[in-house]
Amino acid sequence: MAGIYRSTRYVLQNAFGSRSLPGAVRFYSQKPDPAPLINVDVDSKTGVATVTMNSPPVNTLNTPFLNEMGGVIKELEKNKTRGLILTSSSNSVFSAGLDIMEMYKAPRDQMAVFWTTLQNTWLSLYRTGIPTVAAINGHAPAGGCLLALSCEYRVMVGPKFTIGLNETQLGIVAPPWFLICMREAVGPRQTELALTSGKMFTATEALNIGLVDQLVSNKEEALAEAHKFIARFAKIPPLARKLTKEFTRQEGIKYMEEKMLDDLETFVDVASSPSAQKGMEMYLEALKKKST
Ligand SMILES: CCCCC/C=C\C/C=C\C/C=C/C(=O)SCCNC(=O)CCNC(=O)[C@H](O)C(C)(C)COP(=O)(O)OP(=O)(O)OC[C@H]1O[C@@H](n2cnc3c(N)ncnc32)[C@H](O)[C@@H]1OP(=O)(O)O
Repeated sequence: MAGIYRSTRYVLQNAFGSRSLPGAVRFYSQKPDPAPLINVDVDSKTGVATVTMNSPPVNTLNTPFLNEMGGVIKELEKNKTRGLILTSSSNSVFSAGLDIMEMYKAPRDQMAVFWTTLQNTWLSLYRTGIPTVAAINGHAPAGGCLLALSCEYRVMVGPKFTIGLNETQLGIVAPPWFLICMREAVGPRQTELALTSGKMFTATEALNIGLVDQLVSNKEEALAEAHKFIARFAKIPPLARKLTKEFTRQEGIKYMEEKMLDDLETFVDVASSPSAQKGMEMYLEALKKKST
C-alpha cells in the first residue's frame, strides 16, 4: 500500500507547475479557467496579496482546489510577496472544509491522492515565510478552520459566523496536525474540550478562547486589519522572521515531514471504514435536507 502512496506523492509533487507573474498586479492561478477557484490580487504599493477563495457554493477543499492553492502559494513565494491575506468571495462561508464527496464512497487510491494534496498544500501554507492572515468572513468548520489556523493571525467577522473543528460530530477524527494547529492557538485544555465535542464556536466565543485574534463587523474591516498586521513586519528582516516562524511551528512541520505516509495510511483506513462512511452518508443527507 505504501508503494502506491509514495508514487502518488511523486506525481502530485511534480504536478505543482508554476508560472511567472508578468509584473502585473493581478493574476489568476494556474489553469486558464474562466472561473478560477482562487483569485489573487497583489497590491502594487504594499506587495500584499489578497487570496480569495472562489469556489461556490461553499469553498469545499477538494483536489483541484487544493492543487490550485498550492500553486498560488508557490507563485507568491517566488515573487517575494510581502503578505498573504486569505479570504472568501462568499458572503457567508469562509470554507466548508474538506469536500466530503472526496471521501464518501471514493476508491482508496482517489482518497490517497486527495489526502496527499491536502497534506502538501497545508504544509506550504503553514510554513511559508510570507506573513499570513485569515480574514474569516463566513463560517469556517473543520478544514475551513484548519486553513484559518494555519495562518499567523485571524481576523473574524462577527457576530453571526462560526468556526471550529467539528469532526467528531461527523463521526470522523481530526488528525494530529489539525489538533496541533488548534493547540498552538488555544492551548491543550481548550483543544481537548473543543475537539472531543466537535464544538463550533461563535465569533465571540472564538475570540474569548484565542481561536481568533480580532473581531470586526464586516469584510472590509477584516481586510484593513489584516493589512495592518502584515505592516508590523515591514522592518523585520525576512530571514529572521521566517526562521522564527519555522521554529515556533516545528511540531506541526516535523509531524508532517516525518509522518506523512503513516498519516495518509491512517486516513484512508479510517475514512473508508464502514462506520466513517455511514457517518458521512448521514451527514450528507442532513446537509441536503437542510438546503431543500
Ligand atoms: C489520524 C488520521 C485520522 C483520519 C481520520 C479520518 C477522516 C477525517 C479526515 C479529515 C477531517 C475532516 C475535515 C473536514 O473538513 S470534513 C467537512 C466538515 N465540514 C462541515 O461539517 C461543514 C458542512 N457544511 C455546512 O455546515 C454548511 O454547508 C455551511 C458551511 C454552514 C454553509 O451553509 P449554507 O446553508 O450556506 O450552505 P448549504 O449547507 O446549503 O451547502 C450548500 C451545498 O454545499 C454542500 N456542502 C456543504 N458542505 C460540504 C462539504 N464539506 N463537502 C461537500 N459538500 C458540502 C451541501 O450539501 C449543499 O449541496 P447541495 O447539493 O444540496 O446544494
